[in-house]
Amino acid sequence: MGEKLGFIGAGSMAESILTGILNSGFLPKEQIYVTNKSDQERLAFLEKQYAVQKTDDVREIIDGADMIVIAVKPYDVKAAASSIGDYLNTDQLVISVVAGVSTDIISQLIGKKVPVVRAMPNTSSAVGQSATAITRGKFAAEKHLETAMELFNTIGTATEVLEDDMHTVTAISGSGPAYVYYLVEAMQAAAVKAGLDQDTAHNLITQTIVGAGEMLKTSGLDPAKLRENITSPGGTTQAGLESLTEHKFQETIMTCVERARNRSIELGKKL
Ligand SMILES: NC(=O)C1=CN([C@@H]2O[C@H](COP(=O)(O)OP(=O)(O)OC[C@H]3O[C@@H](n4cnc5c(N)ncnc54)[C@H](OP(=O)(O)O)[C@@H]3O)[C@@H](O)[C@H]2O)C=CC1
Ligand SMILES: O=C(O)[C@@H]1CCC=N1
Repeated sequence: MGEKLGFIGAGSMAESILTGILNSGFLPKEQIYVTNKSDQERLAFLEKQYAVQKTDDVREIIDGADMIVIAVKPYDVKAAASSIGDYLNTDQLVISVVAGVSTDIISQLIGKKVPVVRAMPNTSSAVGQSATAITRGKFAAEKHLETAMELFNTIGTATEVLEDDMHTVTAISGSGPAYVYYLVEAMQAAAVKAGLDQDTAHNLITQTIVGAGEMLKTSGLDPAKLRENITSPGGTTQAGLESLTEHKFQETIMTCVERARNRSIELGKKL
């Protein structure tokens, strides 16, 4: 595997990915470099917490790096990608996790025919459980895709998708954990309102989510069947689900995903 991995951008996503990489042993801390725009405190925190290498010189990130991950917000990608073009050579792999922005745009901003792979991980990379979707740009060969898959497979699962589908996966697996956390917040609030203490509620709900995830993964049953298995006629689940149906739960979630997808499309168009 590559000897050096550089991050352009040192925020939540960079931290989640580097945590996963360190925990998996994919690369040692000495071979991971991070930089950002200006927040020195943040770089000092990452250095202290993970013992990765920090620098405010982008050349130090690029020099000798096998892979460079661009992990900046979409509105910063123009400055970030343009800043590395001069120093990159065509055997260095650029991996962009920037929402909405196509590999063609990244290549144009870099201004060189370097291989670009676009990935959409999620913050569960920090615990080795990301669902990452990956696609390759026109200057990236199969081997570059494989290298990126190898990296993301160490921090969860990596699935190749068509670039056109990246907006959809961003809306489901990129943003998806946030929807689940929002559901948990609501369940917790209801439990506490009914008198349960916060810790007990948190522990029970967390294990419920983990268990349901494991059932989805291993039972071989589809979610509708799994739901039906819990729903006794005239029972508690049916009563709860009736309220969700009355409040148009399915339509709401579908609208949520559609809006997130549309925002991904808009983010790409703004550049
Ligand atoms: N958070 C998530 O769950 C996911 C995020 N993504 C994508 O990852 C990207 C990063 O998101 P996230 O980590 O949440 O964002 P954050 O705001 O947490 O971090 C952004 C980082 O980019 C840095 N930055 C900005 N401009 C530059 C520049 N010109 N050169 C170098 N570094 C720069 C910032 O530095 P400074 O602080 O100094 O300004 C900061 O360290 C986004 O495009 C997002 O769409 C993808 C999947 C999931
Ligand atoms: O909210 C965002 O824009 C990013 C992309 C996917 C998750 N977070």
